[in-house]
Formats: sequence, structure tokens, C-alpha cells
Amino acid sequence: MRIVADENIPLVNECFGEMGEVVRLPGRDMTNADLQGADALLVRSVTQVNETLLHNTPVRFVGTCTIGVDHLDIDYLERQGITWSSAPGCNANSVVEYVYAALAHLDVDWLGKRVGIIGCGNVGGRLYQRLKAQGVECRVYDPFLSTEQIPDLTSLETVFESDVVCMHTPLTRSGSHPSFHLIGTEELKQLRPGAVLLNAGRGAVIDNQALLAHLEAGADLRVVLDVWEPEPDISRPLLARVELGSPHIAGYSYDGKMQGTFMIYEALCRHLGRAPDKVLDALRPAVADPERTLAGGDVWSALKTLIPQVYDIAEDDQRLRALADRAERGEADFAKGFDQLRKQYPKRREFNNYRVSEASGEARARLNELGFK
Ligand SMILES: NC(=O)c1ccc[n+]([C@@H]2O[C@H](COP(=O)([O-])OP(=O)(O)OC[C@H]3O[C@@H](n4cnc5c(N)ncnc54)[C@H](O)[C@@H]3O)[C@@H](O)[C@H]2O)c1
Ligand SMILES: O=C(O)[C@H](O)[C@H](O)COP(=O)(O)O
Repeated sequence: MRIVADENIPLVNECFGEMGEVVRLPGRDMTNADLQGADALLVRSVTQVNETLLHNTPVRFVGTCTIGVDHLDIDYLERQGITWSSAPGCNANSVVEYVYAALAHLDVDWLGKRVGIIGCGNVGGRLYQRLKAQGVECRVYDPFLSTEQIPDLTSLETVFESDVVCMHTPLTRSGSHPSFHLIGTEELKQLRPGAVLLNAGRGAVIDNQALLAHLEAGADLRVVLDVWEPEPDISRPLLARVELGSPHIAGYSYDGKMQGTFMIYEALCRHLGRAPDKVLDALRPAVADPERTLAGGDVWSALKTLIPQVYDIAEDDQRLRALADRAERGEADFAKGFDQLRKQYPKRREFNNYRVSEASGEARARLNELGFK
């Protein structure tokens, strides 16, 4: 069996090596010729999987080690009888921790704030449950859910009245509620002065040109963008205007990536009718320095000092801005650099890998709610 895999999928050899020959290629550059002779294709979100890529190839299984599936032409795969699988929820916790890290960086304590969530599936739903458990007032817009599922379901307009608006929808261009450019000029005007707008879903859910114009016009809005329209050649004027910008890495905790690979390993096993003989826990490396100490003082100050010790989102932002500066001086190709930042992303580990000492009472409760040991 020949398996062609994106070179950025971790644990590929560990999971798939015994199943056949594994060929690793850059995901953005995969071609039809690369797949002549391939039985299975393993991708991440940067490979457009469609007829152009797959026609006249023997590929019978496509697995994307990601949550998003907007890069797969699912109709085509199903028409061709090609088995496909994605990794729902694999990096949802990573994205939730990205939200916490962003808010900590902006010095926005979510306790006492009204948080709006647009798209309440694996990511948004996890964020919602975690915030509700902490007593945060949440407002949710998701046209595919009911108030039986999410009691705080409301209109988009009501979500716009929140202090923080977090976007976690897939990118869809058809159907009853397409998310493409869900947020444009008119919607941006409805956001509260001083609000935080965070997009960690897909870039084109916000009209990026409209957002740039809104910010250039002096809007009082604190924007956090992990995803852009388009990628990898993002609007650098927009990057200059956002408070935090990152190269589509919200879901890039190493734990989330490993989970994504493992879910596709299990899916390929199912496709082949064989029982999985690997265990993710055995493949997952331990964190070298898992001990952290909570500073004294008020709990929020201690938390906003602790979170960057585990995940410093400012470093993601600084690396992206440094790349933009180099590109401005003609020293780097921005689009290639964006992909390089993603390829060389540090092995960020999730909060539950860290044990925090010297915390009691209110602090201990908040640490537990954030997922620390
Ligand atoms: N930035 C990252 O690194 C990163 C990581 C993981 C996922 N994502 C993106 O986030 C998206 C959401 O992830 P998920 O795991 O929660 O997916 P999911 O499919 O579990 O949930 C998506 C939710 O969005 C809702 N939705 C769909 N269209 C909507 C619309 N027009 N308005 C409001 N809500 C709408 C759906 O009903 C669903 O509840 C993924 O599709 C992916 O594109 C990004
Ligand atoms: O959809 C997802 O799971 C995320 O957006 C994921 O982190 C994308 O990462 P990529 O596939 O582009 O490496």
C-alpha cells in the first residue's frame, strides 16, 4: 500500500509506517502526478482535494488530520466512492486555549464580561461549556442548533452586543446559512465600542477588506485574527491594524495535531477492516518541564502571568509581524514565510500537561476550569 501524506503531519511514520510505504510531500504543492500509484492520501487544510488532484489515480481513501473540511470536494469524493474522513474536535481544546491566551494578552478577564460565540460546534461548544462553568454570561449564534441544545442561543444582532465576540464557524458558501462574509461592513458597525472580535474559524467568514476599511476609519475594535482572507498571502495592512495576528495556528497545539493524526489512523484502519494496534498515549511525549508556580497577588494578575508561561501568544504575533517587516524590506517572500511559520511551529502543549503549585481557593478553581492540573 502506498500512502501519500502532507509532510506537516506529525507521527505519520509511527502511525502509518507499518501499513505500507509512506511518501511525505509539501501539502500545498501536491499534484495529480504525485498520486499516481497512491492508495491513500493524508492531508491537512492546505491541500485542495478535488477532481483535478484525484482523477485517474487509484486513491480510495482520503483523510484530513484537521477539523475543517472546506478544502475537500466532498461531493466529488462521494460520487467517486472514495472513503473520506476528518478529525472532528481533534484540536478544539487547542483553539479554546488560544482564546484564553488572547484574552489574557489583551488583559480582558472573561469573568464579568459578556462573551458572544458564533458557531457552537466542537470548538465554540467547548468554549461555551467552559465559560458557562465559570459563570460567564454567554450569547450564542448558531442557526443549526436549538435552545434545547444551547439555552443561550440568540440572534446575531444580540451576539454583536457582547464585550467579546469569538468566531468558530466553518467556511461554507452554500446552504441555508452560508458563513462566507457573515461579518461585513454592516455587521462590523453593530459591534460595541471597545469590543474584542476574535476569528479562529476560517478567514473568509469575515470580509477582510471590510474589516480593514472599518479599522482604517478609526473603529474602536480590538481584533484578534488567527485566520485570514486569503492565506497564505494575507492582507499585511490588516495585520498592521489588528491587536493580535497569528498564522492560522490556533489549533496547532502538539496535542491537537497528534490527536488529528491518530483519528485518521483509526479511520484508515476502519477503511482497511483492520483493528488499530497503536495507542496514542504511548506515542505522546511527556512535557519536559511540567511544573509551574502561580504568582501571588490578585487571581487575574496571577493567571495572566501564568498563561504566557505555558502558551505565549505574543510570540506567534511577533513572528508574523517580523516576517511582514522582512517582506516589506524585500528580504522574504511573505506567503512562503507564512507557511514556514506553520511548518516550524513550536511543540506547544496544552494546559493539562502542566501542574501549577501554590494555588488555593479561588485561584485553584480557576486553574481547574482552565484545564491545568
Ligand atoms: N484556527 C484554527 O486553527 C482552527 C482549528 C480548528 C477548527 N477551525 C475552524 O473552525 C471551524 C469550526 O470548528 P468546529 O470543530 O467547532 O466545527 P463543528 O462542525 O463542530 O461546528 C461548527 C458549528 O458552526 C455552526 N455554523 C455553521 N454555519 C454557521 C453560520 N453561518 N453561522 C453560525 N454558525 C454556523 C454549525 O452549526 C456548528 O455548530 C472548523 O470548520 C474549522 O474551519 C480552525
Ligand atoms: O481545521 C483545522 O483543524 C485547523 O484549521 C487546522 O489547525 C489547520 O491546520 P493545517 O491543516 O492548515 O495545518
